[in-house]
Amino acid sequence: MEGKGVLIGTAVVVSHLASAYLSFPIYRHPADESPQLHPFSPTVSLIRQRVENALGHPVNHVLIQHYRNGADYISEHSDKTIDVVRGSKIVNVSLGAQRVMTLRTKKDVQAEAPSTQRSYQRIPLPHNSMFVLGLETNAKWLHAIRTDKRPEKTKSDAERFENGERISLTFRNIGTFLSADQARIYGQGAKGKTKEGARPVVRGGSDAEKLIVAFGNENHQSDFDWDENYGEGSDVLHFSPAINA
Ligand SMILES: O=C(O)CCC(=O)C(=O)O
Ligand SMILES: [Fe+2]
Repeated sequence: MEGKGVLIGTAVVVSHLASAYLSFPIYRHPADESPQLHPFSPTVSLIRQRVENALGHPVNHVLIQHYRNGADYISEHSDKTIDVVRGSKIVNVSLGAQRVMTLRTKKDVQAEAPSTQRSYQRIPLPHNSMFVLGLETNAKWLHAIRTDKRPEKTKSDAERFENGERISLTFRNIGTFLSADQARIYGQGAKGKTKEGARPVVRGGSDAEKLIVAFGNENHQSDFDWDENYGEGSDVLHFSPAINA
């Protein structure tokens, strides 16, 4: 699917708050497969605490991504917010080599007023930094970590740090949950909004196609209407590769 976030990298780890495994948060976005969930490690828990202090709200989910060198990237996208608690913030913690987060306003601003240029920003992400993405910014802007193919000798010390390897930890406050056996789903992004109202998860089919369309809308529409696209909820957990191709 065009416009989805694609990360070309080695390791992807997802951690969550292990509240006795009664249920756990899930973050749905267009991907061929959802990585397995693990409880927060002690180190990630420490980082999570710092993130929560900075944000003033909890985060219960982290996606950890490894960029081996400047060739690894994540393509331009808006984060998919069906499962992100409305009004919360998303945080990218950066460790290792400095890379640049690029932000660009969505294309539709130009369609409405062809003379307007799309705005563009470059934000360096140094080692040990936190990048806070508010949901209003996420609605108006796409973000990416582009490849950096400059010769090594032209890079700064910060960019060459840790041999060019970078680890990002993307923390989110997730409002959609799976039952411990992963058979049922409930919460903000599901059809059943309460634990008691949890319903069986759905694989593929027309509901998956509908969700993929909504994800596409979120990448393309500056005035993305959350209620219209996501309000009803979706119980889709896996997108079949055929739909996601
Ligand atoms: O690696 C990063 O800091 C960005 C990751 C990102 O945008 C995402 O996972 O949605
Ligand atoms: Fe993102």
